[in-house]
This record gives sequence, C-alpha cells and structure tokens, in this order.
Amino acid sequence: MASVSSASSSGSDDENNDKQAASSSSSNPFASMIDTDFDMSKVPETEDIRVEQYFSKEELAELSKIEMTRYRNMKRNYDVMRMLGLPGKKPYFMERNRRSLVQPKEPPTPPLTSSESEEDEEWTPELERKKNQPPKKPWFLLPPKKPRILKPKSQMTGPHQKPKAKKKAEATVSKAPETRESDDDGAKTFMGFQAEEVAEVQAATASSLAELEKKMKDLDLEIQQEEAAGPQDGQEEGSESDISTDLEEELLSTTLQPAKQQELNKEPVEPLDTGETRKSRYPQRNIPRKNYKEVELPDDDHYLFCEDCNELYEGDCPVHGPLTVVKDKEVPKGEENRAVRTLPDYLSVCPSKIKGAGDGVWLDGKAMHKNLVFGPYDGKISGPEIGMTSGYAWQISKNDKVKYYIDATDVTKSSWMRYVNCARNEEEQNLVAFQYYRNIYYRTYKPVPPGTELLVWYGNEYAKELGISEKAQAEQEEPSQIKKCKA
Ligand SMILES: C[S@@+](CC[C@H](N)C(=O)[O-])C[C@H]1O[C@@H](n2cnc3c(N)ncnc32)[C@H](O)[C@@H]1O
Repeated sequence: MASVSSASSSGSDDENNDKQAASSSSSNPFASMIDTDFDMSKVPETEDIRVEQYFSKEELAELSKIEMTRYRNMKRNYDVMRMLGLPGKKPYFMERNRRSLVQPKEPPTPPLTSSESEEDEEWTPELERKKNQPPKKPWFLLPPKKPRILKPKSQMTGPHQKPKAKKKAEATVSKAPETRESDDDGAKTFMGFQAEEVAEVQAATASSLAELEKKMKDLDLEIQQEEAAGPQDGQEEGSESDISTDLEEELLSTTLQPAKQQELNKEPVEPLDTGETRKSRYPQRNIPRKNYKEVELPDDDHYLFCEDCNELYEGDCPVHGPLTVVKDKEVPKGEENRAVRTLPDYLSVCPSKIKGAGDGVWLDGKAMHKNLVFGPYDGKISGPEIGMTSGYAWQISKNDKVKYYIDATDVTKSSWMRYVNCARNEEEQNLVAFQYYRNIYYRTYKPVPPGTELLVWYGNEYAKELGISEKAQAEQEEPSQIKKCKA
C-alpha cells in the first residue's frame, strides 16, 4: 500500500514506472508483485489516491466530487496495471499535453514537440509553469458515463408508444425542403436532416458486414499509406493493424470498427501530440483527428465499453484487445425472408420461451463466450412516426438527442436481430445493446450455454410497456414443446 501511494503521490511516478519496466526485473521494486499472488491489499483505496497534481486550480474548481472519484479510480487502475507489468494506457487527465478542461480565453497555441527527456516526464500544471512555456492545448475528452448492463442508452421503441416529439418532428418535417425516406441509393434530405447528415448516417449504417469490411480495408490501406509516409506527430510508430480475422474462429468474425468517419473530418488539421508512449500496441486510430481550435466533445457513441476493465475506451480496449464481430449471413436486401436468412451459424429463430412474445432467437449446439458482437441492427431509417410505434425500432441518438430510428419491421430489409426479445430480468439477459457510430450492436456480456434464448434489454420505457420490471422473475416460461423454428 505504502509503496504505491508514495509512487503515485510523486510528480514523476510514471517516469519511475517506465524506467522500472525497462530495467531488469531484479531492479524493479514491483517485480515481486508481477505474479498471480499479487497482493491487492498493497493497492491503496481510491480515496487515498491523489490526483490533484494533474489539474490546474481552475480545473480543480470545476471538478465535482464524483468526477474526482472517477479520476482517482482511473489512476488507481492505471497504477495497478503498471505494477503488474501490464501495458495500461495512461488516462488522459494524466497526460502532460492534454487540453485544459477549462476553455481557454486566448487563442490556443499549438503544442511544442517534446524532447526525449521531456517525453517521460509527467505533466503537472506546476511543472508547466516552471518551464515557463505557453499552455499547451491538445484535446482532452471526458469519457461519457459508463453504460449499465440493464440500461443501454439506446432504447428499443415500442408499438404502443406515442411519439413524444411528434409536434417538434412534424415542425421539422414541414420546414425541410424535401421530405422522403432515405433509401439505399444516394444521400437525400430526410426528416429535416441536411444531406450531409443523411450521407453521414448512410456511411455509418453499413448494411452488411461486407460493406463494413470494405470500409475497414479502405481505412487500413489509408493507414498503410500513412505508415509508409512515416509517422506523423500524434501517431504512433509501429502501428499494428487491428483489422484481424481470426481464422481459428469457427464463427467468421472480424473486429468492430467504426464506419469511415474519418472521411468526414478531412479538413486540414494540426498534428496532435497525444503524449503517448510510441510503442503502444493499440493505436488510437479510431479517434477522428481534431482541429486544435475545436473544443468539442466527440459524439458519445464513439466509445466501446470493456467489461473486464469496467472502462470506456475510444475504440478497442488497449489491454483486452478488440471485440469480435459475428458475421450475419449475406443476403441481398429485398429478398424474401431476408431477416431469418441472415442468421449466423448456430443461431435459429424459434418460438420464444417467453409466453406471448412470439418468436425469439436461440443458440443451438454450441456455447458462446462473452464479448461477441452481433450487428449492426439492420433495417430502414425512419422518423418518429414509424420508429416509435413499430415495435422493431431502435432509436439512434447523437449528443443525447434522438436523431432517427432503425426500424426492422420489414423482414425483407432487416436482419435476424429483429427477432431478439427483451429479457425479463438481469439473470436471463445475455446480450447488451449499444450504439457505436450510429449503429446498434448486441454484445454477449456473459457466456451463453447452448440451447439458450438470446435476450437483450430494450430499455426501461419499452420494458415497462411489455409489463417487465427489472425485478420480475422469469415465471412465465413456455411449457417445453417441440419447437417450430423458422430457421
Ligand atoms: C423486436 S420484436 C422481437 C421479436 C418478436 N418476438 C417476433 O416474433 O417478431 C419485439 C416484440 O416482441 C415481443 N416481446 C419481446 N420481448 C418480450 C417480453 N419480454 N415479453 C413479452 N413480449 C415480448 C413484443 O411483442 C415486442 O413488441
């Protein structure tokens, strides 16, 4: 306990850690801890962790107690990772070159390139002042709140819900120069959105993983070209492609990547100095480059939650690696029974175990491990009239505002995910829904034994409509029967 708190209270603990990691294990005071007998009692309690040194007076004045605790937790996690010899990513707020939490009054100054020796030094406002340098203002992004297992931010919208935003939506529609539903070809104006916004949505709504993969390949090519051109500031050397296809996976899978959002951010940008160590295995290439003059939080659906770290990351988890996406079967849109035909191997659509729920999706023959991702949820982009009443629509939000709905009513245009029912309690829930780059995905958050129905949480409102409360018991199981499956 003492050794960690003394290390963390010093202004240069990471410098020490870096050097210790690099030197031989005999000179590493943490060497004895790098084993399975690691003694958690040596880790200080959150409230004993000091983080004040990373913030300026102005920033400290703005921080709430909850935020402070969160920063302490982040530092604690990071310290433990370092103690275990694991390559944890330094939290943003500890970065020397991070952007100030308090918006600058003066026009921001581009960061100075760090010298080698500076690179290892830990940033504190005091150190900055000592060095008499102008304040550096690269970006600093506060991750959003962690999602809770049972309550994804995204909501499935129920068949009986009245569109609350009806008036507003209608007003928007009437103001729109052209109002028609988006379809597969070209960007059109839609429900009052700008053509670029629709284009963005279409870019992000890859209708199949093949499309997503193509985008990923393009992105990879772009990165290879960038790498061939040599590392730029803010990029890491030796970037490894995180587009991996694990041939040993029986289920064809690929890593979850956002659609090519970077394309939308193509204006010339100043290079970023992230203050990252250059040998990190996981380049943050999912992070759209930002202009220094922007003081803008990224859309909050650019984060992925790592169950094991209990932390959100912009892109893949730096410790546990990328999530694995299970591919839908490829079926052209418009074909009969497309939804059922897109079922991946080992899944089938059969009557639900929930009385009165209709069909559901079942896992046959094979167990699934956690952290498998399904999606994106396929369907038609709709406005609130359809979205809030269909019973098959997920809402897509941007900065806490509902932007549109993905409606999977039409079985010729949607995928198997439309058949997944709502869990009645946490115990039977095995999928979490999450929004990532304007798409809805489902992720297994615990191992799923064969012969289990896949069940996700639709969100509080819809669950209430279905008569489900979080505490409800799974008392209404269908009596065992011969299943009549669709596929
Ligand atoms: C997205 S669909 C799920 C697939 C649907 N069961 C089917 O056969 O097409 C949502 C609808 O399924 C039914 N449903 C889903 N979960 C349910 C639950 N826990 N209890 C009762 N009905 C449920 C409701 O009718 C709901 O409107």
